[in-house]
Amino acid sequence: MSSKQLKQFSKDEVAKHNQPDDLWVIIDSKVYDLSRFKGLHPGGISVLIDEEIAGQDATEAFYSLHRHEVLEKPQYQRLQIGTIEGEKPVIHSRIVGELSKVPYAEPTWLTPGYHSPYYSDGHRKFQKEVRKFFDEVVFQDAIDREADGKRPSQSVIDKMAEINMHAMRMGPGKHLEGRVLMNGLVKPEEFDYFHELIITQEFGRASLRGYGDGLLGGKVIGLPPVLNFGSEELKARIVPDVLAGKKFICLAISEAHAGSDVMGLQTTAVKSEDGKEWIINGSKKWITNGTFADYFTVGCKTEDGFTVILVERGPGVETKQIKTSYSTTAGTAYITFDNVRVPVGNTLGEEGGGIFVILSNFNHERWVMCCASARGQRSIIEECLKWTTQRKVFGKPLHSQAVIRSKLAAMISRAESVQSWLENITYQMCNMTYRQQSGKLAGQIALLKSYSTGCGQDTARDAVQIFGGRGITQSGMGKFVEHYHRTIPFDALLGGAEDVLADLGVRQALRAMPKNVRL
Ligand code: HEM
Repeated sequence: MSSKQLKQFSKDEVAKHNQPDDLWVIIDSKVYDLSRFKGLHPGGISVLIDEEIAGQDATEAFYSLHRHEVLEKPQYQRLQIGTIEGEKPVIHSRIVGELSKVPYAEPTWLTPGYHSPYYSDGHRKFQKEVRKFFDEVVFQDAIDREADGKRPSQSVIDKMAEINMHAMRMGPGKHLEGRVLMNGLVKPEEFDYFHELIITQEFGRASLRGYGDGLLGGKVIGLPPVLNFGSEELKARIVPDVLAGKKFICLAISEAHAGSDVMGLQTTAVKSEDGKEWIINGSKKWITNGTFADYFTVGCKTEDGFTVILVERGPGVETKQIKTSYSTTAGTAYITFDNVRVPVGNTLGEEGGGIFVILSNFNHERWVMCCASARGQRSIIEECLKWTTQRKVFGKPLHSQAVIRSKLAAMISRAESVQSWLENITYQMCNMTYRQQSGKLAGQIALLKSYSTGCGQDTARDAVQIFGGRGITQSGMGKFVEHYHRTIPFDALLGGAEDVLADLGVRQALRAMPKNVRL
């Protein structure tokens, strides 16, 4: 209803409509007529005709039980018949492009009055535009696709391509040369790892994990081996279409037989008699974006050991959806290769040198995961701070309980420490060559990844305790907490399991121990 048609009522006038067939309520100074809706109300009739609700200001009761988005649905907006005279609504939903004012909902560098040594004015302008883009173009698609399980809409992927978002998500590098980034906001040579961090964290705000991976997460890990190890001919043929969002690529390493143990993989590649082609046989499992990928960066057992080969979808390649605990929008696949013939020119790196190809990718891949994990935790803190403020228990907000505040303290400390360590590492990355990063940061990034996803799991558990039954319910107040708690194991597994990474970090440190130190 437009504001012109809305009538103004006094509270006394509203109070007269307190009968089942004449049932009005006030929520945030808006007057709703629930007389006909009451029979359809998912929470039942009795709660609405309660004498403390019918004809009364039900704002507190409403926000104790519903997310604000309920009132924004067109079918419910229609129930509004007026407003209370002299009052104005104060509660509003997410405003496109705006920063949250909830404490700790944004990292320090985005919180007014705080400072950071890492971000320039250019980064700040960039963040504003990325957030606006995400809110306007991506957010609704994330909600819709997460619900229907289809892959992210091509229209979103096309709009991302227009601003070269697919290329920027690959991080700084040659692939940005000659491209207009974010409508010219940042020059390709200025684009650094903080820009990339901003993109990953802004896109992580939706807290919809399956969609996050569906939005070409496979490309982020599957394309670097092509960019770094593919022949010029192969790159010219593959990369432009992938970065334009016209073709999709994924990384196909893990199998039912083996995962991190890449030497235990059983997919084989043998040369054809004329030596011009690879003939590939085997299967791959849990391959993100595999169901809709056109290209597969495949780890194969070859005569010389382990080799990475780019396979194009064609005869002999089959992909099947795997249903995991997050949405099928990620396109997680089981893939079979049945006598698939691939030109030898599709080899990425040296024959038998596949382990180097894969390892060289790991640092960046894990760092991207840390960026997303740090942001995911912050979204959950925002949910918990809002909930514990609006939820009343024993007549007081939930946060009046010391045990609840203690959980909030732990969540905040974890998220802030992850972000601070992440920004430090990112700064090091900006000032190191790729080779230096491999030497000096592999251990740090592995430890951060392990720490960050461990923090995420603790925060998920605490958040469920705070939300109670709602934290395990897929709709309503706790829906994001439920989603986070259900999908957090992905963060803790992908790119290396927590214990393995923590151990890697310590082994790297031990390797650097000076020989001449003693207690
Ligand atoms: C414009 C007014 C209202 C609308 C459009 C509305 C709509 C809904 C919807 C869609 C749900 C399903 C749960 C969800 O998706 O969040 C729900 C649940 C519920 N509503 Fe309402 N409602 C309204 C007012 C009220 C009021 C005033 C009360 C009074 C206390 C109330 C009590 C409940 C209860 C108890 C539930 C079940 C909550 C749960 O399962 O956790 N509703 N309502």
